[in-house]
Amino acid sequence: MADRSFLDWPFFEPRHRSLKAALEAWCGTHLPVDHGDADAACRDLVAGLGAAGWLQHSAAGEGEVLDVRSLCLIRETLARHDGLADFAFAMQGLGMGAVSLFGTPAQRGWLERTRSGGAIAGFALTEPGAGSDVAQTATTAERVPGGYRLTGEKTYISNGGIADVYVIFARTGEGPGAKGLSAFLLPADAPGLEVVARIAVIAPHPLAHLRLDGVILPDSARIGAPGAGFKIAMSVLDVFRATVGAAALGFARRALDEALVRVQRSRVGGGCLADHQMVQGHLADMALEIDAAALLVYRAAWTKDQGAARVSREAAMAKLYATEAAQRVIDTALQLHGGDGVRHGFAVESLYREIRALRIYEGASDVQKLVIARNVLAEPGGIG
Ligand SMILES: CCCCCCCC(=O)SCCNC(=O)CCNC(=O)[C@H](O)C(C)(C)COP(=O)(O)OP(=O)(O)OC[C@H]1O[C@@H](n2cnc3c(N)ncnc32)[C@H](O)[C@@H]1OP(=O)(O)O
Repeated sequence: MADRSFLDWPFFEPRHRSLKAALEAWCGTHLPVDHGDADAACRDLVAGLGAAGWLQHSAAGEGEVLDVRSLCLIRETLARHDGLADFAFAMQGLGMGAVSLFGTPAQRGWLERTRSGGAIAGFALTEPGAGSDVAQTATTAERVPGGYRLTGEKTYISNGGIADVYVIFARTGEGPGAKGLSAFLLPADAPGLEVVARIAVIAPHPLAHLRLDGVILPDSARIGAPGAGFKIAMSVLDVFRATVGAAALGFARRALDEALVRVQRSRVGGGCLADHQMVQGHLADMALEIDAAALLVYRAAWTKDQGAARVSREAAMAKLYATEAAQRVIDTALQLHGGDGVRHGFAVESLYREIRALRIYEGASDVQKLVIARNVLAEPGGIG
């Protein structure tokens, strides 16, 4: 049944099928974009995604509930067409996730700007000495009359240098380790905040190293209760890790698209590559990994949409499996392209670079294993 779509799976409702069709039409006329100047491309993408209304799905507004399946469908679709479009969309959601979940009405003013494409958001969690181990966060937010003074360094910050606002995590000292962190809204033009260096990585993602030298923020900039920062960060990551899996799925589907065209066009030994059983074995493995990844991604999204308070295990499984499987799928697609697979300008070459980054961002694969194992150990009788 060639026309059987994964959108017919019981995870989805008619509105998801409509959304997917409308987004495909938008992507067909707006993507891919030129990545030559990634900063400018990212700004244009945020404006375009905002004008078309897609960013409304990146985070929930006042009185709304985030639909994680829509978020995943959008990331998957954008990633299949253009990885930078996915990055631009996703970082608006990750950046403002804490405000969406825990923000005050005044803080939500920023959220409405990022959801309309009028402002760019960044998520400032990672530090030079605190990557996987968030509890080691060293940036301090020391109490001053009416607010806080922030001092420290943040690195690999998404949209660093082009963001208008960051959500930043700093140590306020209510307790040791994870218990002593708080979250803050930090406007990019705050005195004392400096973009020390832009960081060029394997994919065209705007990232930067930030320094905070006595940045003063009012009490009203704190998101949630003092000391709640670690749990706020984890709650946001709980949702967004499943969506990283969705982006990986989009990359993997694109790799299979490219491979299918290639093996049906390439002639070898009087036939085409696709006639060879060894090639067919590769195609079968790719299709299988894609379907397995999709099941895990949309299981996590659906579970969250059913009202589950936490989907740590499901989201970690989705992110871990989908990113690792997508790497294998893309590697196979690249191999099937021969020399063209490693040549700049071919889709599989850029997919190969984009997917490598996703196995590290938002919790490296080993961190996901840790999260899964802890949840399995905490569930008496196992998970079945
Ligand atoms: C496309 C390009 C994108 C580029 C953008 C890049 C963006 C990024 O990469 S952002 C940075 C990503 N960083 C990470 O993902 C960090 C990974 N690390 C972690 O997730 C954690 O540090 C981890 C899981 C390894 C270990 O945490 P650990 O310090 O052991 O804390 P743990 O003991 O599990 O939990 C501490 C408390 O938080 C609670 N908690 C843990 N998880 C959650 C959760 N999901 N929700 C709510 N509460 C939680 C625990 O219940 C515990 O509470 P209590 O003390 O009351 O019992």
